[in-house]
Parts: sequence; structure tokens; C-alpha cells
Amino acid sequence: MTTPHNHAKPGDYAEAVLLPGDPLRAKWIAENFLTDARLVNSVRNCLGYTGTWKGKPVSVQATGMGQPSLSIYVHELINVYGLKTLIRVGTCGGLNTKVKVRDVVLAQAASTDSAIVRDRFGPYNFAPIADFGLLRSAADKADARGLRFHAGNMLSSDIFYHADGFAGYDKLPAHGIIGVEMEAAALYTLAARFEVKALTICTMTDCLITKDEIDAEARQTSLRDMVELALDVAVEA
Ligand SMILES: O=P(O)(O)O[C@H]1O[C@H](CO)[C@@H](O)[C@H]1O
Ligand SMILES: O=c1cc[nH]c(=O)[nH]1
Repeated sequence: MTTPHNHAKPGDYAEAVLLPGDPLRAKWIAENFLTDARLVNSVRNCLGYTGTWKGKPVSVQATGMGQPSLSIYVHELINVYGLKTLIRVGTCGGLNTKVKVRDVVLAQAASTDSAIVRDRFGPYNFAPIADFGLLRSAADKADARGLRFHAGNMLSSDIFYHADGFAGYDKLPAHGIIGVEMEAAALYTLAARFEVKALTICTMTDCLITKDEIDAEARQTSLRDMVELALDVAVEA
């Protein structure tokens, strides 16, 4: 049993998986956090690994950038490989000055400009939300670790570069949106559809308001807190 995007065999994945966009982040997580990590997927270099964290099995699978790419990997992880807990570990831009670079953002909900979500629901505006148990666990653990974190409404945008600006963007922070990334809404919508648990945890790397940003070197170390938090949540789910 393989798919066009994944050559892992049945049982190669643990029930819980971390989902970074970046394949090299998947490799970094496997090599620096997991014990006995083995490569289970390398199709298109979208790397996937399984190992253990604190003695419990866990996987990490890259999703690529954007909701179409994530949707392929997540659909297959759920429906072909039987995964039950999916935690995205991403980077996000900041849309609220209270959220500082390096802060952890828990996407309690994910608003979106994407037709991927909108077109499923006809006249309805579906609200993609995180699994409450995962969200509560992440918030409790972030607190216990003394992390600076925020839980709130994320924007999952299909567009990274708004070359000509776009109307309405200013309304998003005014309605409590705290960050922007590109995948959480599709992840939450698929999790709802297939009755599995999902959460998105991001590290804020560049503030769109103040223009503060993490330099390339600090980026990796700043992601460490988020990864350890996500692994703790994943193996207890
Ligand atoms: O760092 P990752 O997980 O890739 O997440 C963010 O970074 C990419 C854009 O640079 C998008 O995938 C966005 O969601
Ligand atoms: O999607 C993203 C990710 C990081 N920073 C952004 O500004 N956007």
C-alpha cells in the first residue's frame, strides 16, 4: 500500500504525527528530538520519519507549503495510514503587536481566504477549529514550560505575497486574528471531516506590523520550544 506521494508501508507511521511545512524541518526534528528515528517517506523529498519521544512512538511528516499540498498528505495520513492525532508545527507572521517574534501561537481557530474550505459548504461559512483537548493540553504545557504563547484565531492564507495589497486585510487584526500562515484551516477541516484530532502550533517569525523578524540562525533554536511542546502533546493524546 503506497500512494503517489507516500511510499510508507502500513504501520510505518505512529498514530500521532507532527506536520512541519518544510521537509528539512522534518529531518531536523527526527535527528534532534526523536530516538531511533527511521525514514518512512521520501517521495518528492517530502520527508517523513517515525521514532520515539520519551519512549512513546511518534512520527513527523512534511506537508509542503499551502493548503493544497497539506491536504494531500493529511488526507493520506488519515485515510490510508490511519493516523489519529495531527499537530502542525509551523512558522507564522504576526498580525498583533502583542505577539512578539519567537512567541508560540496556538491556532484555536483558522480563518481563511481559501476556496478549498469555502467551496465545501455552499452558503455556510464553516469555522475550522482546533481539537479542544489538544489545545487545552498545549496551553497547559506551554504555561508549565514558562513559554510566551497566545491562543487565538489564525489566518490560513493561500497567498504569501500580496503584491498589490488587498482590501479587508486590516479588518483581520481588528477582529482578533493574531497570525498568518498557510495550512491550518485545511488541516482542521479535514480533521473534522474524518473525525480525528488536529492542532496547529506556530512560532511567530516575522511581524507584519512592526517588521521585526527572526534571523536565519535564531530561527532553528526558536523552533525548539515549539517542537518539544508539540511532541509532549502528541504522545499524550
Ligand atoms: O514554516 P512552515 O511550516 O512551512 O509554515 C509557513 O511557512 C511557509 C511560507 O513561508 C508556509 O508553509 C507557512 O504556513
Ligand atoms: O505564511 C507565513 C509564514 C510566516 N510568515 C508569514 O508572513 N507568512
